[in-house]
Order: sequence, then C-alpha cells, then structure tokens
Amino acid sequence: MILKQLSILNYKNIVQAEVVFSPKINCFFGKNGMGKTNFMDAIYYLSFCKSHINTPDSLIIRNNQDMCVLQGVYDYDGRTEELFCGIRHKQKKQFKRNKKEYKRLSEHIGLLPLVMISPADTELIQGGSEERRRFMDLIISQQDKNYLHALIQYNKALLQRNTLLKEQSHDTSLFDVLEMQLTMYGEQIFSKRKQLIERLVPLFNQFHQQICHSAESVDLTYISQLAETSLEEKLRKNRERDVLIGYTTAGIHKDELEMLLDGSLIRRVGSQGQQKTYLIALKLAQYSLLAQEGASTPLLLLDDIFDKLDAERVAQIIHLVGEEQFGQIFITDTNRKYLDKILETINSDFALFEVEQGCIKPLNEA
Ligand SMILES: Nc1ncnc2c1ncn2[C@@H]1O[C@H](COP(=O)(O)OP(=O)(O)OP(=O)(O)O)[C@@H](O)[C@H]1O
Repeated sequence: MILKQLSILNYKNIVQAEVVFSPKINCFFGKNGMGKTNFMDAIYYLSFCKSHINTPDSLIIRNNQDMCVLQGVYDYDGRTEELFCGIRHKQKKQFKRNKKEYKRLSEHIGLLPLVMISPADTELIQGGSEERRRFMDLIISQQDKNYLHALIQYNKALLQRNTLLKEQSHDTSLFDVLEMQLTMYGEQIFSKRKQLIERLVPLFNQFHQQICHSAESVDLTYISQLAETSLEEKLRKNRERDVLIGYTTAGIHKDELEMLLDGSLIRRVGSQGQQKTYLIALKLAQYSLLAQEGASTPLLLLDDIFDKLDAERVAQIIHLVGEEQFGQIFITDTNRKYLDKILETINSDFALFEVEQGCIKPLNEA
C-alpha cells in the first residue's frame, strides 16, 4: 500500500499542506518544533483515527481554528482509496472512506496498516503495563477484527462489573452474567496475545542481531493470570474481596509483557542506546509480522530514531530499512546528515522535504 498524496488543514501547527510522496522513501528534515512529528502524526491519524501520542482531538485542531481536515489518497495494490477526516470542536469527528462515512471508527482499523517508531515509544519500556497491553492490542487489532470486538466487549463488561463492585451490589445473577462474558472474551484475548508473542519473538531477535551484531539477547515474556487458572472460577472466588477493594482484580486487564535484555528487565539494566535499539528491533518485528499476515504492505514511519545510537547501529538500521521487504517509508530527522546518508545508500526512488514553521517544502534534488 502506498500513500500517494496527503492534504492537511490546521493539524496542530501545520496550517495547510498538499504533499505528493515518493512510493519508496520520503525524508523530512527541519529544526526542533517545526512540525515534523505533527506531520507524521497526521499520517498515523488516517490509519488509526487517533493521534500516535493520544492527543485529544480538541488539541489537534490548530490553535484558534474551528476545524482540522486530513485527506489521504492511497494506492491499495492498484485500487485507489480516499480517506477523509474532519474534526470540529465539540462535534463527532467525520471519517469517510471513498466519500462514505463510517458508522463505527473500529471498522476502519486495519485497512491502512502502519507502524510508527518514535521517541514516545520509550513509554513501552518505562511506562506502566497498560502501555505494553496497548502495544499488543494495536498489533492484533490491525489484523483481526474479532479481536477488537472482543476487547471492546471485555472492557464494557469490566466497567459494568466494577460499577457493581463500587455499589456493593449483591446481584449474584448479574455478576454471573458479567463474569461469563469476561471469561469468554478474556480467553479469546489471552490466546491471541499469547500467539502474537510466540510469533513476534523470533523476528524480534533476528532484527536485534542485525542491528547490533552483539551477544546481547532480547526476549519478551507474556504473563497472564489466565495461563494457570480459569478466569470464571477466579472471578467468582475473588468477588467478596473485589467488593472491598472496589475493582476487578483478575483478568486480561492485569496482563504484563516483560521486556528482557539478557534475562533482566531492560527498564532496569538497559542504557538509553540499548533501550532504543530494543524498541526499534521490536517495531521492525511488528512491521514484519503485519507485512507477512496483513492484506497489504504497511507504511513505516521513523520519527527521529537515530538520536542516542552509535554510528554502527545507525548504519545497520539504514541498511535494513532500505531492503525490499519494507515498503513506503517516511523518515524525519533534525540532521540532514543521516537523511543524505540514507539516500546515498539506497538505490531507489525518494523525495526530500524541508519542514519549517509548519510548512512542508519539497526539495527537488533527485
Ligand atoms: N493545536 C496546535 N496548534 C498550534 N501549534 C501546535 C498545536 N499542537 C502542537 N503545536 C506545536 O507544534 C510544535 C511541535 O511540533 P513537532 O512536535 O511536530 O516538532 P518537530 O519538528 O517534530 O520537533 P523535534 O525535532 O523537536 O521533535 C510545538 O511548537 C507545538 O507548540
């Protein structure tokens, strides 16, 4: 899949832009705070109906403006797909595919597969376990509509059970129904998360080795209460205790994904460069999995990824992403040096853009 063209009106600091892309490599350079990440975020928004860093829609609209518009034209293996997104203050956002509005935004997730690597990914290592669950959910939801449905239904049932707990309800039949739903959807989610990690780990190791050629070994361990016990039994057993605490203490919303470097938590032992390498290898593995199993080649967005990495690792990453298996790529950096190096190394179509005060200017140097 290729993003051929993007039009933007009032997306964060980008006033207006009409950009035509290269089908292979697109590089954006500019000083700090000029709008490079915002531009990448606009591309991300068209795939996920939300910002990469979860910026609320009210803050996405450029300051003092009424509305923001994004329009993307995609070449989907020969077929054209046009996406439109309109966001207005205090109104439901409009999301249209080929001029037809979606009834539910969840119908759109997965149509335009995309992986973004950005400085915000450090939260995956440093943040709470919900960040890592969200990471697993995002990958699976892009490929599997049933998963997203199960997740939505699970969260609804969880919210209802937590409300009952807070009300100190003794409505056992309602508890029974909700716990049955939590178990049914929870088991589906558990089994898909487990499968995902089993498939992801070998790819992850392979990319990690390619980037740093070191003896360091990386791993992911998926930890879930559902691995050992039946959720329904556990929920019933915990009911009284949960009433005292006021929330549901068992289920897939307590899952953890441990990120390990040489057997220890990378959060504790990894240097900044090691953590960055870990995340890049992990995201490239995610890309590879999506590409193997999805309907179309995903877009790859690399936002300011070279900072803190030594020259050897940068060279390996540049070499890697230039390979055939990666489709259309969008790269930002403050330093043109890296971008020029990528373009020197890669023998394929490219476009170079300068980002200045929210304006995207093509540089025709090819
Ligand atoms: N709703 C908004 N309206 C206007 N400006 C905004 C809005 N949201 C964010 N900005 C501005 O966008 C700028 C940040 O842009 P962005 O993060 O894209 O920069 P960048 O080019 O990626 O910089 P860096 O190289 O430092 O990462 C900030 O100056 C911020 O104030």
